[in-house]
Amino acid sequence: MSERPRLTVLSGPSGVGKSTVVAHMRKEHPEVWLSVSATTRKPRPGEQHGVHYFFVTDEEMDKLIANGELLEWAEFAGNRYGTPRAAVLERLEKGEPVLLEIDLQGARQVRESMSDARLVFLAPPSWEELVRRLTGRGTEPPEVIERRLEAARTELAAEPEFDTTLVNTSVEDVARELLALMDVV
Ligand SMILES: Nc1nc2c(ncn2[C@@H]2O[C@H](COP(=O)(O)OP(=O)(O)O)[C@@H](O)[C@H]2O)c(=O)[nH]1
Ligand SMILES: Nc1ncnc2c1ncn2[C@@H]1O[C@H](COP(=O)(O)OP(=O)(O)O)[C@@H](O)[C@H]1O
Repeated sequence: MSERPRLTVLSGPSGVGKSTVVAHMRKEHPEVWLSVSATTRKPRPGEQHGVHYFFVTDEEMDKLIANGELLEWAEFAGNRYGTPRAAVLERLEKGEPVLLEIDLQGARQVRESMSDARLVFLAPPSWEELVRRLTGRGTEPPEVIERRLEAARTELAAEPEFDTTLVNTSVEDVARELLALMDVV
């Protein structure tokens, strides 16, 4: 067996709580390295370039894709998102635990290119609760929420493709389970 830690991919519908779980986990375990994606989406209030995302123009995204600089990329609800390849490979080489928080299409691409990746699906306790969280976050206008809920139906149906499912009832519990899967604790 190789000593290199496996890449872990966390996926799940928009609004299920991925960012919340990851932020909670990294507060206590900052050694978990989270990849910062490039996106053409506009920043939400409080989001910082280089911290939450690298916010890029359409032209910049075209270049990243054309130059093969992304490990995977996808269009999600009208914007493009991608994982910078070099940083991920560098961290894995160093033996650090690496986490990607990406959508279903991205998770599928990672499965193809890195067969030992661990794919984790974050599921909502119920459909009603997912709608409540996505709406309650208050960061998107109604038509964007609609688009994301449409995408969520497809994402939920893909759960069996993942190695593990964690149900996000309690942020603390899920963060602990994810750390255990990653062999961090
Ligand atoms: N394929 C892919 N998906 C990503 C990447 N970065 C973020 N995403 C996903 O894109 C979707 C939308 O992200 P975002 O606009 O930040 O909304 P939020 O996840 O609802 O807060 C989510 O499912 C993210 O996990 C990436 O680099 N690649
Ligand atoms: N376990 C939970 N219980 C209740 N609310 C939660 C839970 N996890 C996340 N939330 C809330 O749900 C909303 C969406 O969470 P967020 O982390 O932004 O989702 P995602 O990154 O998957 O789109 C936020 O308002 C967040 O505070």
